[in-house]
Amino acid sequence: MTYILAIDQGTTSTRAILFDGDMQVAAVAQEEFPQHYPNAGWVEHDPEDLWSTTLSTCRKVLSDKGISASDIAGIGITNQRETTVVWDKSTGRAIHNAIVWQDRRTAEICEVLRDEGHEDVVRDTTGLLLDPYFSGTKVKWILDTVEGARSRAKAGELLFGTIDSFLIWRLTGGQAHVTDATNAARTLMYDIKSGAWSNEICAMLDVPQAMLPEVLDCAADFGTTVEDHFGGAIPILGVAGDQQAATVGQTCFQPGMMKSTYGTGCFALLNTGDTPVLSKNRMLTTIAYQLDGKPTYALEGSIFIAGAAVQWLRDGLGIIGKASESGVLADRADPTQDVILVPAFTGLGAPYWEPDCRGGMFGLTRNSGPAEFARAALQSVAYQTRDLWEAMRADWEGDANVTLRVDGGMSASDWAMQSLSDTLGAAVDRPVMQETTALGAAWLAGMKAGVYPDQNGFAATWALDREFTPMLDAGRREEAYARWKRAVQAVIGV
Ligand SMILES: Nc1ncnc2c1ncn2[C@@H]1O[C@H](COP(=O)(O)OP(=O)(O)O)[C@@H](O)[C@H]1O
Ligand SMILES: O=P(O)(O)OC[C@H](O)CO
Repeated sequence: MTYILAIDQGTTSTRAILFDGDMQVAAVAQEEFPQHYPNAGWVEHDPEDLWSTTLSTCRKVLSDKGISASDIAGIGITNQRETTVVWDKSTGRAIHNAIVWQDRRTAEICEVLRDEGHEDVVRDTTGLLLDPYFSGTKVKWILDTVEGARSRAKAGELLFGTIDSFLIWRLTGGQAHVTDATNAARTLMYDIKSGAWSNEICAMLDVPQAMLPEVLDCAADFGTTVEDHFGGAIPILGVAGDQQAATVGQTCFQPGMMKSTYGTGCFALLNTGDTPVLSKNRMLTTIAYQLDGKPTYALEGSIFIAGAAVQWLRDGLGIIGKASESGVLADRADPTQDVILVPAFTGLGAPYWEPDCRGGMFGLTRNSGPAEFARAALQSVAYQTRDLWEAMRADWEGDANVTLRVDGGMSASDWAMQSLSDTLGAAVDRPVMQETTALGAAWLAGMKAGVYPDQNGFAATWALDREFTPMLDAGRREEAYARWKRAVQAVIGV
């Protein structure tokens, strides 16, 4: 039996998922690692934790399954995006902790660049906004802050990478300094139309191009692991940022197809084909995947709080014991109350991009209690998705497929998915395969290795677990959504 090993290096944990020759999950290992919050709004990871959990989870699935490196046809890597590492080329050691995508320390740098009038060139070149979310200003901060770093970077002694790039450097024993087009597209330094690092933006950020990785397709030869790591050499053949890997895993290969992943946050991607669509509604333009040198573009909407609202019910309010109880509790809510939660716990992402506003609860009565709070939390995820849905459909002039494919931990909630369909007024499809992100990375590697089907063959394997269809009449749906919009305006105004 031939296997493909997928590495999913996420924000809170690292997972290794072994897929068999039929693209079924054969073994999984997962390890969490510490989050570091050295200042308000700062989030860091120790790169050594990311590396050690990658090694140990991969070794664990191999030993659990009793297989060796020679049984693995290829490795596919998918990763938390935008998170930034700068390391010393000669030692392989990072010169600063990884600055995580959630980290807001570069807000001021972004503001200065905006004031200097750089926003338009950034949008036109990278498809992104001048927001601390992306890697560019994080690299700049490290080069500005760590003594001597900029001149060492110019001399080619320091390297920059997103997490995929850092892991590949380590896995290949420093042989390969590479990334893929989807990760490059999140750095704020990559020209998504010409497929090259942007001279203008690198100069704007004062980031020497000598430190940037080579950008490859998502299915490519990224290098080979040194024998010591897994007792034999394994080729790395697939790489994609985690939201793009989920888009691939959901086989959203046709323009107009859309997926939404509900983890801690929610990230929706709409395939726009071979044309990058510049949003008029504050969505991001990004690369969904790149195969055979041809990028396929997407519009992306990023919401920072989705499953995290359920975590708040559990850990903040203590009204549920585990996430799966949220739907049961929401079902008991008084249907005559219209309690609305705007979960702007860390500001609002797309389409509002309001980093400084905070959450609010509206419509409380003396009878409002845990059930109404649970319902409001789950509905808030549906309303936020509707915001993205509206914005993307307004931007996208092609035929938008009216079905949304969902995945991620929170998509397990039937209550939340029904509410989503009611709020969108559209069908919501949940696949049988829960591991869409890892599958996306595995398919890229397996297809490159010649052991998995081609794009069409892979798309044909997508199987429906359950389709949710709207059960709410249009009048009530629109009334409820209008209330949500007013509530959002209220929190922005406070
Ligand atoms: N049955 C459920 N109902 C509602 N929310 C859920 C359910 N199961 C998991 N979640 C939420 O999904 C999130 C975990 O999803 P996951 O895809 O593992 O996220 P991440 O990769 O961001 O850690 C948690 O925030 C949790 O609250
Ligand atoms: O690690 P996740 O699943 O929270 O995903 C993080 C995203 O890639 C951030 O853009």
